[in-house]
Amino acid sequence: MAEGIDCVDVTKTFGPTDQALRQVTVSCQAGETLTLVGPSGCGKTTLLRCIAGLDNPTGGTIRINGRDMTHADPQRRSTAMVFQNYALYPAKTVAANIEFPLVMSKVPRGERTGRVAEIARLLRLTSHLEKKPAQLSGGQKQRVGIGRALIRRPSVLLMDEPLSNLDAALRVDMRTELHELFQKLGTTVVYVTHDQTEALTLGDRVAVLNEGQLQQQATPREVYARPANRFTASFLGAMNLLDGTVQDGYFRTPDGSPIVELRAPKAATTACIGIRPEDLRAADTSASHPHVTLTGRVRLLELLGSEELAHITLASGHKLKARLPVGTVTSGTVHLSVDTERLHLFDAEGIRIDL
Ligand SMILES: Nc1ncnc2c1ncn2[C@@H]1O[C@H](COP(=O)(O)OP(=O)(O)OP(=O)(O)O)[C@@H](O)[C@H]1O
Repeated sequence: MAEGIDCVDVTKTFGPTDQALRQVTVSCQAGETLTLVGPSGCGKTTLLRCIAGLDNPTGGTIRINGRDMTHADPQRRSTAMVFQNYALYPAKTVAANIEFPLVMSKVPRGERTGRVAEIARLLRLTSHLEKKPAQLSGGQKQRVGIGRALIRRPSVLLMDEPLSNLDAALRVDMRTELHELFQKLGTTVVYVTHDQTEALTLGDRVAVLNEGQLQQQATPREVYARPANRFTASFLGAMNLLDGTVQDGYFRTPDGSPIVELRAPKAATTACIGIRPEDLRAADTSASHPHVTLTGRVRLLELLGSEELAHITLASGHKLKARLPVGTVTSGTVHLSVDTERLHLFDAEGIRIDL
């Protein structure tokens, strides 16, 4: 049975000063996949280890299926962890590696064999069961690691960067496989990654961490479309961030020239406007919907395939990137527009202001 997880105000301090987690509150519903994403050192692994019971939080509460498990032994939590380095036994066969947790918990041999066969079918390892880990590819080894975690039928699967040791092409394949696997299993999964694509494609919801603090927890769509702050905006997906001020209903450059008319806020404040590169398009003078037009000079055109990434300097001196169909712009002066509803505005502290 899948179980939900609630972390409330979880704090973890290593030594007198190193605060790995600062009052982090996140939840993962039963059967849901939650991705924990953020830069190196932001506290992702520490939070996962606290959920697994491998680390003890300094403060706060961790509930699994409604029960307080903050300081409970790992064995009582019905969680299983998959590590980034697979940690397989090199001398044991694939079957023996997968079976090992059942041997430790003294499950009878007949039942063990059946369960290994079942997991091997699920993970497409049936024809590899008698091989040793050294005879497997990276993706197969990772599947064995996952099999060993799943064999105990945990209700919560905790995964710490499981794909980070694989090459780029294999990562993409394994990402698709994991996505299918999570849907088939219906298990609650907490998945740590620093890879934004993995976070957005695998998570039913995403929790973004930075410097031990939760920045936002929402669906991938929501985090991308309405990032709660400047950090989330630039960490998940590219975003042009243009610093300036908001005054008299206009977003202005530091020299006071108006760039964009805004409905809010009225009071003068330093601010930053955000535009995703794919939200810019060639200026359409006949467009009737509210939009702003920006004029600049193309510095560089990078071919991405069917699209180009144009590096542009605006008259105000701001630099931005626009993702456009090939041939939309050439070198020289360009006029681009963006729908006002696609603009993001952040205040002096980097917090989103709704337009
Ligand atoms: N056992 C420990 N002793 C002391 N400090 C620790 C320990 N484990 C983690 N830290 C510190 O806690 C902070 C968060 O580390 P953590 O491993 O959770 O980050 P992370 O986001 O998982 O990083 P990465 O993506 O690089 O694995 C870091 O500053 C790290 O140095």
